[in-house]
Amino acid sequence: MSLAGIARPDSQKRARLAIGGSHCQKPRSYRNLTHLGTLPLPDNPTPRRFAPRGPLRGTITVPGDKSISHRALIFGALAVGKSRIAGLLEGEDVLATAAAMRQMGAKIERDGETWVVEGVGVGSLLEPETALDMGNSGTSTRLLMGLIAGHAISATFIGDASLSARPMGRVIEPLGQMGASFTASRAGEPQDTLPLTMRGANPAVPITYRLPVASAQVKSAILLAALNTAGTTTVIEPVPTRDHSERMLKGFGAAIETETVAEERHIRIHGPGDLAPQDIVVPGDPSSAAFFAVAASIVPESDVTIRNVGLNPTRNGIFQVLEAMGADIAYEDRREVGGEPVADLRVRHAELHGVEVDPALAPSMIDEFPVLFVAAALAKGTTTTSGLHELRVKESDRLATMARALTAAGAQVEEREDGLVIEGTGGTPLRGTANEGVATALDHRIAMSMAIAGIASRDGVEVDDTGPIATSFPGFADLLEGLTQ
Ligand SMILES: O=C(O)C1=C[C@@H](OP(=O)(O)O)[C@@H](O)[C@H](O)C1
Ligand SMILES: C=C(OP(=O)(O)O)C(=O)O
Repeated sequence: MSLAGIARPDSQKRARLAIGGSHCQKPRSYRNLTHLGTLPLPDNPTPRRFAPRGPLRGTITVPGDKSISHRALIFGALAVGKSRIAGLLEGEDVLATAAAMRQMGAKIERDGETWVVEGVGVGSLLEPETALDMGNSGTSTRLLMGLIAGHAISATFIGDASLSARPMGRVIEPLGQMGASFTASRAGEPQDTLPLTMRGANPAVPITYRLPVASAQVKSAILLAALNTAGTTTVIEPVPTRDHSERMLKGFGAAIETETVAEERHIRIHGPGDLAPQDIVVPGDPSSAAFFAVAASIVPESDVTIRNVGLNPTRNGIFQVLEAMGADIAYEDRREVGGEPVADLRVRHAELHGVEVDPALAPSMIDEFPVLFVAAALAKGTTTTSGLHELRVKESDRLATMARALTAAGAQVEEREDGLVIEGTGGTPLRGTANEGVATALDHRIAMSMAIAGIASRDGVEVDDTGPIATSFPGFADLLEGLTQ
């Protein structure tokens, strides 16, 4: 059964963009909301209590950027020859991408501190013999669906309970237009979730596609499909999203250009095109740095330097908002690493105050809202967020999960359909939780955010499962521990 024609992709369910601007309109429904809001604990959870601590002091380096790491592996696997990647994030999400690229013919090996990728060339991917297990990773799934859409091969995608509840219609829709076909896992039941099987187009047709939801994953999926598609494919972004694919594709030699037309970004890629192998240096992940920036801001007398933090303007919204709340952040040794702006961030404790967060900033800090909510819970006054429907379809329903978890820890939180309104304590530690762990719903960012809430609480916070943290930030708890001794 082909889903391309009959599924009700979430991109169609939303009449207009979910985030920011005059085109903003409420989505009508979230089919997966219930699942994402109520995910059960896995069989083997790793609970952990995060106790209150004194000042955080010291210098740390956070692991490589997750978005850039996925792309470095994928583009390297498409180039002819050997690419070398320094600073690759060795998190489970990125390793899922590496495993999938190996299943499709690339050689990927760790050589000391460097990862070496020997690519197969655009158009030469092998059909995977077994299902591609994407684990918890939306980025791996959606980008690789795009990649396969431009190759005449089939693949089955599977994932964990969280990923299997996330909407894939947003990529099925444009990739279907390019000629790919999708088969539901349960016959007779149109659906846009994993597990699903797809067949790439041969040949694929170029499209012009205006993103109905601000998503770098959807944009990147289309660009990947376009790499092996004759002609010009255009992606139009009404609201800019992270631009790592564009930057890196240019570096790999793809024929790609970006132009702003009537305040929209038009990204044009001319295919088919060969990629030339590259040496890539992955900067530190601002999404990971954000946990420590918030921790240092809210724990009195803290003074933490986070080295080598990526500050791409499409990613740095969290630091702008923290500064607007009164955070003390110094940007030291600004430089460029691997074509991305980078600095060392020195963050000292400061008295934060509540703000109204501009929804137009949301795409540049989409993964940082859970930890921003923690900062808001300790700030003086009210923090209001809106336009955040997308948070309901991440690894968990991040509005519902954070509202529940912060409330359990003693914060005052009002959950609205598109955001949270938080009345902060003005710096008084949160009460914390009893022994029953706060539910993290298979979501690494909830687990890390509530760990930060724990160290800034009176009684500590019990996190029900820290296992998912390894998807994006292996070593998180040790780094935190090291700063607070
Ligand atoms: O392209 C990427 O690497 C990502 C894009 C974002 O997702 P959306 O494209 O769904 O906004 C983000 O939440 C995710 O962690 C990584
Ligand atoms: C949303 C995230 O990742 P993904 O979509 O790749 O699962 C995230 O890392 O917060």
